Amino acid sequence: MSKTNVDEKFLDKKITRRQMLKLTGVGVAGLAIGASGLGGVLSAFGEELFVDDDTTATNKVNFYGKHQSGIATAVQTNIYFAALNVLVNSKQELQELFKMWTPLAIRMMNGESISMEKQNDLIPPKDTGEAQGLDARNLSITFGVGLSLFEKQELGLASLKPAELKDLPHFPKDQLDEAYTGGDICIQACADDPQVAFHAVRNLVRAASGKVTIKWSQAGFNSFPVEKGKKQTPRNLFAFKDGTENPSGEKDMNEVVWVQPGESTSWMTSGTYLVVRRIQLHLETWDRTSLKEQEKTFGRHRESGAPLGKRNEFDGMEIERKDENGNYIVPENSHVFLAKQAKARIMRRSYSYSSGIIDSTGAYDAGLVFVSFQKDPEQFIKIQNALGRLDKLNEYITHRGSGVFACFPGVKKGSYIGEALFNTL
Ligand SMILES: C=CC1=C(C)c2cc3[nH]c(cc4nc(cc5[nH]c(cc1n2)c(C)c5CCC(=O)O)C(CCC(=O)O)=C4C)c(C)c3C=C
Ligand SMILES: [Fe+2]
Repeated sequence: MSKTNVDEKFLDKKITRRQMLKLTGVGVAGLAIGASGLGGVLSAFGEELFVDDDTTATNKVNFYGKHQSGIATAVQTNIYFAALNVLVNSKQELQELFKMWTPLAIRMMNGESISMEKQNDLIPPKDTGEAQGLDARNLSITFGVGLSLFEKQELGLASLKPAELKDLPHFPKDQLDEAYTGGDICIQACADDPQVAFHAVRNLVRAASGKVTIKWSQAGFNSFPVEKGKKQTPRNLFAFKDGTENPSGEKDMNEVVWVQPGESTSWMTSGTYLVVRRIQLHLETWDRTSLKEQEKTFGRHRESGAPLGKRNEFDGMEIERKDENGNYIVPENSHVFLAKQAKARIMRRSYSYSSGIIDSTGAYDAGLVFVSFQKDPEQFIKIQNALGRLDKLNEYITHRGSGVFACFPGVKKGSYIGEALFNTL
């Protein structure tokens, strides 16, 4: 295309004043710039126009930063998690895919449409449109890559596979369904609105038509009671507060979640590993269980979320506490007692799900989209092994789906998702 045509195409676009300022990177005075000047800016960026975080947007999570969004980000009310198959045949095409996704993700996280182009009514709209009129709703989008991506010979990525990225071992009570397991790429979209989260994945996948397909996906939700204006820990579908004991603050996050220089392959520095488990909760069995048994299952009180024998949610667990008969107050087979025995930490960021009824049993297909972040999946494995066959919670749950993904570090302005990986090639 000739430069003149590029200029014409550009001038044809409906472009807001705010977007123009971002594109040109100039102040109001710079708006006097002529058409050819704008064309220069445009051709400098080609199709990948630089899109910045819009600091004026409401309910906005930043895209750019040391770490990806959706990990340390305050937990939102909704998730749409998708595991994708990759269809491209070369690492260059894969790199192009992540480059193409970058401005789209930023625009959606700004609460904007994925396209700035004026709608031509003879072709389908670029953006599917269902998030129109909603703001960013604290949308975060987290990208990760699975083991199977590194095993695709045609992509030539084998030498870049981090040693930590392995299939999880089979755990005693697993009943994994291939239909909810694995994936070459994961996209975790979280937002304070179900439609905004869904829209994000739908538009990323649609823009990559012919390059990816969805292997499996799961929507989830959290509800936050508010007390004295402060959001409280959400309850899972067993009605217990879930997410009380989690790392918080930079020191904890560096110790537990963020890969530090030299700890994994270099492109993973400031990244993390995501473990997802689709865990069915047997609500029917749980609802026939006494409150006392329920509380002994977790080792916490249902109403307050406090450790057994204590009053407040954030009181210390002190699992070694014994009663006058010398018995542990927090039972040795309780979920929390065993999780603590592992002497490993993870950051949990889970959501409930409800997906109709299981045909064969008539039971609810409902449970937990368990998501954890850790600098090494081994941390998750240690805890799951400690829970093992002993966890009293096993009577009420079944693990049905699973995935492990290496989540890239954050993106620097002017760069793109996954650049660290492709730069290592
Ligand atoms: C392997 C890791 C874990 C899996 C899988 C898991 C499943 C699971 N958990 C709940 C509900 C609760 N878990 C709670 C605490 C808790 N769980 C894990 C790990 C896994 N849970 C850890 C590391 C902890 C924290 C332990 C501690 O140090 O205190 C709690 C208590 C409240 C809280 O801290 O969040 C609940 C409730 C369900 C329903 C579930 C599977 C469906
Ligand atoms: Fe747990």
